[in-house]
Amino acid sequence: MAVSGLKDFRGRWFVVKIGGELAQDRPRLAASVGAAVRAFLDAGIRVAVIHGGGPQATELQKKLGLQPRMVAGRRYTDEATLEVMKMSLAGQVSVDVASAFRLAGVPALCTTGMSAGLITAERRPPKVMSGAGPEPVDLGLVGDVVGVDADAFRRVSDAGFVPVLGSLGGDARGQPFNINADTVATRVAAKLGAAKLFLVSNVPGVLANKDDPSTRLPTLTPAQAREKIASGVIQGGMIPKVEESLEMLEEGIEAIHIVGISPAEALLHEAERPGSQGTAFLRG
Ligand SMILES: Nc1ncnc2c1ncn2[C@@H]1O[C@H](COP(=O)(O)OP(=O)(O)O)[C@@H](O)[C@H]1O
Ligand SMILES: CC(=O)N[C@@H](CCC(=O)OP(=O)(O)O)C(=O)O
Repeated sequence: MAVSGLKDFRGRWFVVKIGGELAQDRPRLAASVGAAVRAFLDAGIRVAVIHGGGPQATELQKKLGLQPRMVAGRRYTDEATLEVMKMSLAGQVSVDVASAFRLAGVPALCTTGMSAGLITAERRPPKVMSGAGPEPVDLGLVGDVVGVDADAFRRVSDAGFVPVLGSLGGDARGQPFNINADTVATRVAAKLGAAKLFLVSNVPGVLANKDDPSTRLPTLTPAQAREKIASGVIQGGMIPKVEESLEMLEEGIEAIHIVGISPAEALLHEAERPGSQGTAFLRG
């Protein structure tokens, strides 16, 4: 299915981030994100996908008798937690996303940012984090993205595949780190000079009232978004998503869209008409 509204983006990159929760319903993921990615490819757009797996990792930690510890939306990651992240991101979620894309006819090559140095990361030094008190927080084996191999992404795309990465990255010595998937997606999109980044989540966009999906804000400028964080309209998991988006908008991504999968066409329609189905951040 070729979509005419997308033809301006031929040859450009779109980056799509899938929250882990969405991978739990494969037919639904195929009919929404899968169908949209297929349409992007048919329009000659290069696509890279980053996925998370937060809920799956939490469930596995509990099954193994480990206590998940989240600090301001990030997971404290010791050695045992890192093992869980490997199992869920590179195992369960990777295969579930691969099967959804298979169903949608998308040639997805699913791996993690560890592969071939696609995502280089280093251990995050202790940092004061908004929402976590005045003391610096040491998150353990959590990484900051320090490099994205854009040329490797291009070669995978040139070979006819869609690179799909779980949010692990590593250093040159092969040490893996757990990284928030929104962080990986924003960094990849900036490095690829993406025309669009889609953060696909379980909410239809940024909401004026977080408990009422009918209060979606179609567009936000950086100044408006900062005001919504300061006034408490944007809370919890939405804060890092928006903060990182704003930072990367300044680094060269042209537009960032926070969008859901209900209706199934939401992502595709949002790509064609910014603000029609999600929240579009446009450079100020
Ligand atoms: N103003 C807001 N608009 C939309 N969602 C919000 C808002 N404030 C807080 N949230 C919360 O942010 C969550 C999305 O972030 P998160 O759970 O981290 O998503 P993901 O796992 O897809 O990365 C929503 O489920 C919602 O509970
Ligand atoms: C450091 C950190 O918090 N990493 C995340 C990585 C997975 C993720 O981001 O998954 P979602 O997109 O489903 O939230 C975590 O451990 O949950």
